[in-house]
Amino acid sequence: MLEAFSGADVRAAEAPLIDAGQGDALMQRAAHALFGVALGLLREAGRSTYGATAVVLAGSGKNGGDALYAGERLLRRGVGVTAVLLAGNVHAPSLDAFQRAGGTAVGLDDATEPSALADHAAAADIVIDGILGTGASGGLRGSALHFVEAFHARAGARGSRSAIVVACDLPSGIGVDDGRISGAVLEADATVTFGAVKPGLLLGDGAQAAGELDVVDIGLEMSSFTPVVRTLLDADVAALFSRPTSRDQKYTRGVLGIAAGSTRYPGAAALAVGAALATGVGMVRYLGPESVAALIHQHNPEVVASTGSIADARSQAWAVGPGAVDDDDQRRRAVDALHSGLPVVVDAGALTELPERVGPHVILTPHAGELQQLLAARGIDAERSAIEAEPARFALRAAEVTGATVLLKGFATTIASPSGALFVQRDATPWLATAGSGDTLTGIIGALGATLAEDDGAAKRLRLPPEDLWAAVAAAGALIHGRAGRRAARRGPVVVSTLPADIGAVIADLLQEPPPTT
Ligand SMILES: NC(=O)C1=CN([C@@H]2O[C@H](COP(=O)(O)OP(=O)(O)OC[C@H]3O[C@@H](n4cnc5c(N)ncnc54)[C@H](OP(=O)(O)O)[C@@H]3O)[C@@H](O)[C@H]2O)[C@@H](O)CC1
Ligand SMILES: Nc1ncnc2c1ncn2[C@@H]1O[C@H](COP(=O)(O)OP(=O)(O)O)[C@@H](O)[C@H]1O
Ligand SMILES: [K+]
Repeated sequence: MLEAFSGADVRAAEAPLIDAGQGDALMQRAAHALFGVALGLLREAGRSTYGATAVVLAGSGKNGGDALYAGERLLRRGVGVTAVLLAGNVHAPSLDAFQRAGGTAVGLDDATEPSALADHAAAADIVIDGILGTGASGGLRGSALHFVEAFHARAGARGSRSAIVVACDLPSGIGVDDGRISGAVLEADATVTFGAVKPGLLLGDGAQAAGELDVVDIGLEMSSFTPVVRTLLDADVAALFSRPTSRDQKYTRGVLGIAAGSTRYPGAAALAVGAALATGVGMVRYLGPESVAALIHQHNPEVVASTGSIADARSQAWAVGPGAVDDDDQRRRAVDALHSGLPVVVDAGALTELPERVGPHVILTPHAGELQQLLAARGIDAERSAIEAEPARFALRAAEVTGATVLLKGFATTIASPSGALFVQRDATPWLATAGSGDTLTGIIGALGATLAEDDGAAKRLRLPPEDLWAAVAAAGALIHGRAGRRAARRGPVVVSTLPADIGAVIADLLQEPPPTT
């Protein structure tokens, strides 16, 4: 599990090592890792190191020191490195080392026009951003701000520029603890972060700016600190996942009831059902119109369908809402499922049926627009753009006021437990932003919920308190969904109805078992 700790906690963990005289050793470890990633990226881009050009951007703190020491190592590999000093008082020992290795350092103060240096950086093979680290307060200012703006104007945006940007510890200009960006930020292709992930690298705009994350162990002891944000990794999902045993039969594996779809939107139900089956459950019971059940049966004849009520369809968990629009029967089923006491995944049309207060076993899966409505219904006004800029803050607020687990969809999936625990998953690809994608996410989480509903050891397997189990289940669903989307995208634009094949393959990979033969 990736655990992100606040900048203050990382600095507190670092303090005893610095007091013991290991400050320079820590910096060398950080620099070495940064250098390794920079080298790897150059090679990946097909550029030979000898004769390549690099620009190190160094601010006044230790972040600049890390970057200069990495620059020193690049120089020794034959890379031509220039350092742009964006403060008068950069870390002296690293600057010395950099210059002794043959590096050129150029100062840039508030009065200097940055255009020539920005041109040089834009034309470089690689740029190392060591302007600001965990010591940053507020957005970039002064010469650092001018330089980054000039660099953007010349190099273009990430994706179109030719220079590879590697952030040292974090992209300069993001809020260390909240990922907020005020003003300019140097969007990185990759971020090499030291000791522990910082929350700003997983949250909101900061997550966008960070690019690929590389976490480097430099020997910090974080076990006495509480993580602010967590991200599940493959091993966590594998540990959480409920595998069938020889003693199981279909009912003990878990039955998922799905009340989704309507005559107007039948497809949403088919998508949720297909995804749930691919995730693995003992049985899917479908409740809804006969015409929708007929569509489901064309693809999945194993589904047990009825037009009855929640009380008559014994299940371990429910998934309600996708495509359930203008249908009173589906609305009633959503309400009944919400009062059943069982785990319920609540999406789309069912979000408006939420009672005043529920428990964490109720997992809401809104996108930003739906969350806006949900909050507005509780007297909390927030612009959609504000929710998108600070997903963690608003997901936590929604969890607090409803008592539910809240999964907020988007580029990063943000999951808030009413306990205050926060998970962020960044496994998806923007190719998943297509109609019907959310319906499959509902099916996946529903299936995980049904198979884990009666598993008392599930939270313990992830060393989480029991009240945070449902947030972890939602996060695991987001990981499987995102991974399946990436796998599907290898064939081209994602067609959601074909996602179940990828879901099955992703789970087989996670569990390191061969996919079931069909
Ligand atoms: N944790 C670890 O174990 C290890 C950490 N390591 C590294 O140390 C880094 C933290 O170093 P740090 O404490 O020196 O802070 P850092 O961000 O480099 O500089 C802060 C200075 O920048 C300035 N400044 C502030 N805000 C600004 C703004 N908005 N715009 C412009 N300037 C601004 C301000 O200077 P002032 O303006 O006050 O003169 C302030 O003093 C950490 O990220 C990691 O890379 C590694 O070496 C290995 C082990
Ligand atoms: N830019 C993006 N990058 C990655 N994933 C995204 C992006 N935008 C949306 N998604 C994912 O796509 C899915 C869209 O769900 P949703 O908005 O409910 O669509 P629908 O209602 O059409 O099924 C969510 O899982 C969301 O996290
Ligand atoms: K940085």
